[in-house]
Amino acid sequence: MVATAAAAHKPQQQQTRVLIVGNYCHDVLIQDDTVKAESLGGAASFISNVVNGMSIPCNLVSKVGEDFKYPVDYTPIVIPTSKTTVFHAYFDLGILENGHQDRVLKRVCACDPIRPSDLPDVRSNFGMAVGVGGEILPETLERMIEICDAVFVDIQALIRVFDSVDGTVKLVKLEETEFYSMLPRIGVLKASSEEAVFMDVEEVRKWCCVVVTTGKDGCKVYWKDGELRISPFSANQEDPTGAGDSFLGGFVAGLVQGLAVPDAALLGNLFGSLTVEQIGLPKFDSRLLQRVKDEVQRRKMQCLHCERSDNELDFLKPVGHEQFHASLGSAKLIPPCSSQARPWTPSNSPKETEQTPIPHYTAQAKLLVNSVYEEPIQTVEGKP
Ligand SMILES: Nc1ncnc2c1ncn2[C@@H]1O[C@H](COP(=O)(O)OP(=O)(O)OP(=O)(O)O)[C@@H](O)[C@H]1O
Ligand SMILES: O[C@H]1[C@H](O)[C@@H](O)[C@H](O)[C@@H](O)[C@H]1O
Repeated sequence: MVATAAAAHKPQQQQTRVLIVGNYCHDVLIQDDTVKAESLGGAASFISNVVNGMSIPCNLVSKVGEDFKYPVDYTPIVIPTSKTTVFHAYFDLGILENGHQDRVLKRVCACDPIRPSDLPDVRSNFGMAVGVGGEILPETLERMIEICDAVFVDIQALIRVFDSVDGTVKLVKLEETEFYSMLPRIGVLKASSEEAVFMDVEEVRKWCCVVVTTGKDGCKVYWKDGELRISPFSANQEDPTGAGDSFLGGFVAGLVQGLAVPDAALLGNLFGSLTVEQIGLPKFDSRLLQRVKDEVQRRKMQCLHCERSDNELDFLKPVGHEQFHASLGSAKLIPPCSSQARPWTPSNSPKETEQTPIPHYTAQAKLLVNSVYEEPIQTVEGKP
């Protein structure tokens, strides 16, 4: 399944819609000094799980060691001299004051960074820079900006640093990183509310769209002229791991299919809520996925008739947004399919060669980078 020659594993040399860049990792969930679960991790795995579940073809660039132990659909580059990235998530060390259980993360092994030469030579419509262990280098993000119409970045790829003794994940201010000057050239920056305090949202929203996820409260979208809160879906939380990743997968899946930003963010909230209900990488029920796809198609048809006289409207809630929320919410309630229908897993997902007609995706990608932020941006040393 995995092979060693990096060059042979460049994604297929053809135009692709979604390019996901970030290392797979091994996740170990620990509570009371006991290993509660081990799972395939890494934002790339959670995101491709959602994007594939929505039948959207994508490419994925990831590096692992020869010890990589999970079956995956997108062959990673195997680095013989390196081990797979490993995170230990301690759930008992991270009880917050408000009682919300969060985790303390330690990166106990780090695979090699992803370099510009690891990326495909062809253009993609949507690029996703979604590193977890410091594998996205500034030059890698630069290259993604060159080869993608719009780049979506998870701030965890940019601001994480790792304790030199035990690998504990710490965060640094975004403006202190080399990535800060690239903000005017990215489409969307996604952060959790804990990460958002490491940037000046009021400043960053001048340069790119900012999405802050707020756990059970859903998310908030900021752009230069406005902001919107997007309603959550209820969930029985089992494990918060990957909720933000699945959110980003759902958000991009919505945009690829031509939904307006607020409707796409609802799809993000839906997949975030589905993810917290399972431990590790979630398995989505195939009936639920079909219903969600149907609702998205219906919503697209509805919105074709919506007036969109300027770009601003793509950020404002289109008529029927609340109804779309309700429809997605009821999709969550349908009972799981019977045992003869297989739940969706990475191994029965669509391949790049399966073509699903997806209109509007280029327009949406261009909207995010070219139209909303069309004024030339002045740069001062080290700042946008
Ligand atoms: N308890 C919950 N109930 C319903 N939805 C949730 C819950 N927790 C998370 N979500 C959904 O998932 C999204 C992402 O969650 P969150 O803000 O916790 O991200 P995160 O901290 O980046 O997660 P992680 O780092 O574990 O991937 C939220 O915006 C929300 O839509
Ligand atoms: O698998 C998880 C997941 O991708 C999380 O979003 C990330 O914060 C962790 O580092 C990773 O181990």
